[in-house]
Amino acid sequence: MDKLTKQGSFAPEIALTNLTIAYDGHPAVHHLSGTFASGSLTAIVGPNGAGKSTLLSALSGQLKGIEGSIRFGDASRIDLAYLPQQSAIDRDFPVRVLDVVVLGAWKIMGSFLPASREIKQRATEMLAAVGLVGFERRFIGELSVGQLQRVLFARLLMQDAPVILLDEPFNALDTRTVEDLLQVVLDWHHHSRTVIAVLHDLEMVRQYFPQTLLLAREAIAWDATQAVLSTDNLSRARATAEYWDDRAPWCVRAPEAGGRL
Ligand SMILES: Nc1ncnc2c1ncn2[C@@H]1O[C@H](COP(=O)(O)OP(=O)(O)OP(=O)(O)O)[C@@H](O)[C@H]1O
Repeated sequence: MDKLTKQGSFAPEIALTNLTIAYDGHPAVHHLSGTFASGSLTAIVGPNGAGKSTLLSALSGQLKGIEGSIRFGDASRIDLAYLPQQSAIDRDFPVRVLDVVVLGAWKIMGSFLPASREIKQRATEMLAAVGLVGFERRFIGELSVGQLQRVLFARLLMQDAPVILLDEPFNALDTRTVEDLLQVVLDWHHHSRTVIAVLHDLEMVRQYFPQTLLLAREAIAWDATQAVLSTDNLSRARATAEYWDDRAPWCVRAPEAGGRL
């Protein structure tokens, strides 16, 4: 059953069926099936090169699978908010903080540019919600890594989407910023949005994320976090990673890990 967000838009369940994603015929994610329940909060974890960013990018619609499907309830596409890794953002681009946040509302604005006073006012409120009062006219190149991540979260808040995808949202941030932005994530969950985040901090995952997908190109486990992050599963994920061959043709499965570290 889909749950209603506070804003009245539905967060559909997201069903993956035999999803395979490849770059130039080489597998990055393969044979992945499972469901992100409506309103769930899920961490995607796994070794480097496990396909976590690739999966998120496919969920966002930026990459296409070569096999299988992604369904959002009854639809093949919906409005969702996607935060890529910060390294994907060109900080030299001469754009002011308020304009970055306003861009989160482009679907509402359509071609009615420049943004209305109401939209600018809302963007200012979103900046305040992430602790950036008075930052509106700064250029993004003048911000610290943590301040820029707060701006990008303000843009996500502005977008007000029922599904939110976050790729390593807390990477290289100080403790205070992590605490503040984690609270935004927990609020989204509290308001029944579906949130999926790629994370490396397993302690954070254990403490705050009820569901986890442990990925090593294929799903090692996808269930309640406590069950997924067992010693055995983590060993299997690591062992699977050791067998990876980036040039392998797709559908060659890794041999059984046998509990190796
Ligand atoms: N644009 C690309 N072109 C070709 N291969 C790619 C591309 N992006 C990723 N890959 C490959 O796909 C595989 C999965 O990469 P991906 O970035 O999804 O892993 P990840 O789990 O997010 O890793 P990390 O934890 O290091 O960020 C890797 O072998 C990577 O080299």
